[in-house]
Amino acid sequence: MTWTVTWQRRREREQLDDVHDVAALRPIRGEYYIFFNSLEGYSINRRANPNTRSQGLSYPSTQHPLASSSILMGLSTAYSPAGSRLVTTPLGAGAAQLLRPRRTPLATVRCSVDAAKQVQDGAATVAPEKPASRKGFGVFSTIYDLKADSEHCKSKSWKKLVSIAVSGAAGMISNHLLFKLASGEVFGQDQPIALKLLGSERSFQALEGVAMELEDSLYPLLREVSIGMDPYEVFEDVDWALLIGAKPRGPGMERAALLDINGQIYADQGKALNAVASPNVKVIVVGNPCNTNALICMKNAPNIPAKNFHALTRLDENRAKCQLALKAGVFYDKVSNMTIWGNHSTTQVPDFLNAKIDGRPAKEVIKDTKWLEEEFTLTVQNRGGVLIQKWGRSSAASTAVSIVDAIRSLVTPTPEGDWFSSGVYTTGNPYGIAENIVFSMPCRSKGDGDYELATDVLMDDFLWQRIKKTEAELIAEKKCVAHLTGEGIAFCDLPEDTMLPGEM
Ligand SMILES: NC(=O)C1=CN([C@@H]2O[C@H](COP(=O)(O)OP(=O)(O)OC[C@H]3O[C@@H](n4cnc5c(N)ncnc54)[C@H](OP(=O)(O)O)[C@@H]3O)[C@@H](O)[C@H]2O)C=CC1
Ligand SMILES: O=C([O-])CC(=O)C(=O)O
Repeated sequence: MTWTVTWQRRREREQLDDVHDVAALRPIRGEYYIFFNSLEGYSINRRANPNTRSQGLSYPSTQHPLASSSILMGLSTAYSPAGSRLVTTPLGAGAAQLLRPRRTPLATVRCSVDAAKQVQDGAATVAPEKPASRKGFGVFSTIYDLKADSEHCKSKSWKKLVSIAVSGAAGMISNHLLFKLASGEVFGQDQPIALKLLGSERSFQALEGVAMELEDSLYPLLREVSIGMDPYEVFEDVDWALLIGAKPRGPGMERAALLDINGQIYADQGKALNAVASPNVKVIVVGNPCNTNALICMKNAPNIPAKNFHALTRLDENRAKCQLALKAGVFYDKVSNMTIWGNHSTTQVPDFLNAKIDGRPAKEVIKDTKWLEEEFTLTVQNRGGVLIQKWGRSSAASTAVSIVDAIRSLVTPTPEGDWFSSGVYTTGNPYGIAENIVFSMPCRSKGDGDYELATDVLMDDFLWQRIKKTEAELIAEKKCVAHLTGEGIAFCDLPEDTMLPGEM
């Protein structure tokens, strides 16, 4: 038997072949669900449709989310056999949450202002006889009585759950970041979150340890934790993707090789985001070389707005603010309008022309131009490397703090007149920087997750020459990964072996 299924949320059609034993087509709270008893050996073909995400995606029957013995799906329309209409369902508000294939272990502990929209009774109790793989963790995958919970708990005032994927989740940066996310200091004290942690064979056990620590921290806002190794599962419906995992550059490894290895990771993750993430997912790429990784990820996710991709240069901004504050003898929060231009590498340009200290141009407050042009610039460019020499590993805690800052800059309005730095797509930029690369520039946000580039910036020869140098490096990096961005055959001719901040 062949079924063609239209998913309401993305208007996708999936043709399910060899579906056996449809147990029931049942209405639950005004929506229809198909229950399958057995799907062994089935396959899925997506129709060739330019608007369909993840064309050509195929799942081995053991990996596909539907490959369990009892399945619950929300439909807008189902046809059987292909083409002949079986049933059309009017789907009410809030249906979107229930429209994807539901894997019970992931979708259990939810508590928010509207408990009626959460998974409860009928839906959640349809447990697979043989769960595919364990994704939810510990108490986070236990079903409990949400009705009873909502009567007493403070969750009544909470906002709708925000779902956040983190890759490299068992790594050093994540070890700081995850706890900040869970504590509410990033998205707010009324914002429940789900954490979806992406690991690998290498790290899976460590990831379980991370989940145990999250569990033991009793964070009330942390409503779900799931762990997985497949980005197509972990990224499903996520609102934010914090992409930290990347292979570190080893001794003797060429930068081109690093670009290729990590680029491949980000190409795969871009495809997965394109296929299954929330269509307006915000993506922050941290894994190095982060600008070019972000470009690769973006190019592999054509259905997600290019503006949604960021390469983390906030750590560089924070480092630059620290240096200016120390030199001027003021507290850090007196430094504003700090731009990092370009690549997160030793060619990055910390901009002292536009920076302000206590509302005044930094050059007026720090009259030592030689210090600004040489020592300040070099200190910021090489800060990561010096830290590695002293600490024995790259910045982790301060990087996590800067990821928090980067997210908060997008979800809260930028203070009047100020801006923040982020590596974003250059196409359409007002400065004359080459198009079609990811380049750190000054941004402002209304607090809606989006940003605009600042236009009230000064430019002089010193600044422009340095911008051109970091731009040339990024253009060369892009040529090196053309095979991963769909822009032809890669040609690697990096002008010089410039370094990541940590590679001195
Ligand atoms: N943009 C910025 O400002 C900064 C960026 N960074 C970068 O962030 C990244 C993560 O740093 P950190 O958390 O300290 O690193 P860790 O080494 O602690 O963790 C990195 C994670 O990357 C994952 N990974 C993915 N692919 C590979 C691979 N092929 N080989 C090895 N590990 C892999 C591993 O997780 P798993 O096995 O689960 O995939 C690992 O846990 C690095 O690329 C680093 O250079 C660091 C500081 C600042
Ligand atoms: O090079 C590294 O891995 C560390 C890094 O990016 C930084 O400290 O800015």
